[in-house]
Amino acid sequence: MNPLLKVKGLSKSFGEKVVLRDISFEVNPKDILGIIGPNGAGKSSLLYLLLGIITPDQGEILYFGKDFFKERSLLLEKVGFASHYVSLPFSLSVKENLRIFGHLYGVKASERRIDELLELFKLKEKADALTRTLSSGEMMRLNLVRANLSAPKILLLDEPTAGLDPEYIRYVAKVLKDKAQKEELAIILTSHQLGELERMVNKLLLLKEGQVIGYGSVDKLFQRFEVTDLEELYFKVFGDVRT
Ligand SMILES: Nc1ncnc2c1ncn2[C@@H]1O[C@H](COP(=O)(O)OP(=O)(O)OP(=O)(O)O)[C@@H](O)[C@H]1O
Repeated sequence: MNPLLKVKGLSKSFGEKVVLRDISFEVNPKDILGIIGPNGAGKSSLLYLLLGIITPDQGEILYFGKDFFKERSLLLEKVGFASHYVSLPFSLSVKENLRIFGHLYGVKASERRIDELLELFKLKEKADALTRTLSSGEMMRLNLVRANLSAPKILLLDEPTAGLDPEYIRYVAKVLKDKAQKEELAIILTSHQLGELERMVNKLLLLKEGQVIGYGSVDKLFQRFEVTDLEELYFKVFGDVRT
């Protein structure tokens, strides 16, 4: 069976600046892949390439075995995206935003699905609130609801726990992990919250200055770098450049 997503030899530069060089990895159902690396390593740029927001200079992206560049709109119907810096129209209520998003993107999001997802991400009480009144953590959870509306097979999440308090970080991580298992999704996420990431992911992609310096199962990477947890791995691999 084809992987849900396979990336081969992806490279991207902005002018002289090489942002990503020869990136390859794949994800299968139930995989949760964590992309980690310092600020500016290229994590968000990689997600933008996977969404078609920017175009690679080289390389291949295959969703469900199909060439992303030939069938982009069709393939993106099965991909959900959430990020802490995406905001939704402020003058609409939470529910109006979700209905409009559904219409705009041709997502068959029934009222029931919207209600279920609002319940799951603990936003039911905010359904009729104006989006401008949401806290940053609530906005992040609304973005997660939106990303899940189309019942995607792959979720791309850029720092999905940014802005959440510790209790919600733990809760959202559990929800995402359960979803990956039950709905056989693949999730690819970036995060700087190493403790929570370690509880969620089964695979890691270590990015440094646009290059992969480690990729594979968490266990294998821990063995290879002779570490026992993700924080130790992080500092061993990326160094403590600021001291
Ligand atoms: N449109 C662009 N033009 C020029 N340089 C860019 C552009 N977008 C990103 N970059 C540069 O590419 C590099 C990678 O940026 P990116 O946002 O992907 O990093 P990141 O790993 O997500 O960082 P962070 O942890 O801070 O979110 C940075 O040096 C950034 O300045």
